[in-house]
Parts: sequence; structure tokens; C-alpha cells
Amino acid sequence: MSRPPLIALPADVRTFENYCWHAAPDTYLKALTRVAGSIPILVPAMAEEIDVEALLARVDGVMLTGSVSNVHPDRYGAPPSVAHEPFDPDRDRMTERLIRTTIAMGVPLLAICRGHQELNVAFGGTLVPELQEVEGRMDHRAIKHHEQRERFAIRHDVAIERGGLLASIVGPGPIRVNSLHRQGIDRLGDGLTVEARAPDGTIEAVSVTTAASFALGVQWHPEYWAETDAASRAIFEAFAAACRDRPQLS
Ligand SMILES: N[C@@H](CCC(=O)NCCCC(=O)O)C(=O)O
Repeated sequence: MSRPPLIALPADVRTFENYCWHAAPDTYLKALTRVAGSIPILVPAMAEEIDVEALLARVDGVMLTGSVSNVHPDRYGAPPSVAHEPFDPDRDRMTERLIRTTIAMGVPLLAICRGHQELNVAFGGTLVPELQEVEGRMDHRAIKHHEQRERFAIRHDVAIERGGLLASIVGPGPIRVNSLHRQGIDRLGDGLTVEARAPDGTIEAVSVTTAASFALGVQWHPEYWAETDAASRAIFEAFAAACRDRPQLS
């Protein structure tokens, strides 16, 4: 393929200045344009009005962003509580449909943070709402700081599973990653493979075991340091390569 890959990015829904917005943070967009050499295509969270199959026939990859919002516990059979808030049900509906169809159509997928959790739930897995309240787990939340670069600072090691997709991208590791999440994978979804773990055992990366193409979820934020951090850059370059290799519509 000579043209830049088109990457679909499902949006979050936000209310701002009396309007409802469908939006995504520019850190993800810049990683796609500057490191992956691709064109981000923002997809509104309008699952009932968008033909997902038609969309996926026209793009070369899908990237799921992080978000402060959480997957609604109804989607994995847990009773809602304050610990699970805030929610974004429109995004939930869009990403649930998008993930399954993306994998079924062999479209490359990179799922980041909330996206990693959405991937797990889409494959029948569950989430734990407040990791830091679980005995033996680290506090994976962002530090309280007025500067984003401090909130997204590299924080802890992750051990890379040998012989997996992530190891083929970043090497045997361990690598060091940032951490801005309260939730985490509890029961692993059927058909997912663990690719990396934090020192406390938290699942930090997964792949779709039988995916026809690149299908990786990471709990950390490689987009934030994609231009300067070797492992972050390698993930985006590997994703971009898979998107470029996707067979084109005739
Ligand atoms: N809301 C989920 C997923 C966390 C996530 O995607 N974080 C993105 C950065 C949010 C921020 O800027 O704080 C969870 O909390 O586990």
C-alpha cells in the first residue's frame, strides 16, 4: 500500500458548552499521524446508526483509546456501583459492536487502556472496579498532578510473556510503562492470550489468540510517549505495518 492507512477511532461522548460532543484526545491522534504515519478517522459513538461492516470495509485498522469513563458493569454481569462510574454507554455500545466485527473481518486492532478492558469484556471477560482496593495489588491510578506529562510518567515494569505478539514487537522485556487506571482485567475473556503482567499480577497486555491480523490490547498508554519511548514507538510501528499490509478492497 502506498497511501497512509486509515485508522478508525471510536469517540467518547462528552457534554461541553451545552452541546453533546463525540471526541478523542489529541495524544492518540498525534501518535497515529506522527509515528504510525496514518490518518485517524473519528467514529461517532452512534452504534445504532453506523454500518460498522461498511466502515470496516473502508479502513485499514481500528484503535480504541483510553478514557476516564468505565465500561458499564452490565456488560460483564456485575452490579453497578459508584466504584464503576463514570460511564459512557454510547461508547460501550459502539466499541462492543466494533471489536467483534473488527476481529471477524481481520482488521488490525490496537486497544489502549479502556480499549484493553473493552476488548476483554467483548470476549466475555470481566473487570475489577478498584484495583487498588484488592489485597496485594498496586495502586495503578494516575498520580494527582496538574501536568499531564507527570500523570503519564513511566511508572512500573511489565513482564513480557515469552513467544507472544508483544514480545515479537518490543523484545523479551521487561519494559517500563505508565499507569492511569483504576480498573483491570479480572476474568480473562475466552480467546484472549495474556501478553504481559505487572509485578502484582495485573494483566497489562492481551492478544486475540486466533486473530487473522494484529490484535493487541495494552493497559498502559504507549500513545503518550510514542515519539520518544522505544517500546511505545515499536507498538505503533507494528500496528501501522499490519494496517498497511491489510488486503485492499479491489
Ligand atoms: N477508566 C478506566 C480506563 C482508564 C483509562 O483509559 N485511562 C485513560 C487516561 C485517563 C486519565 O487521563 O486519567 C480505568 O480507570 O481503569
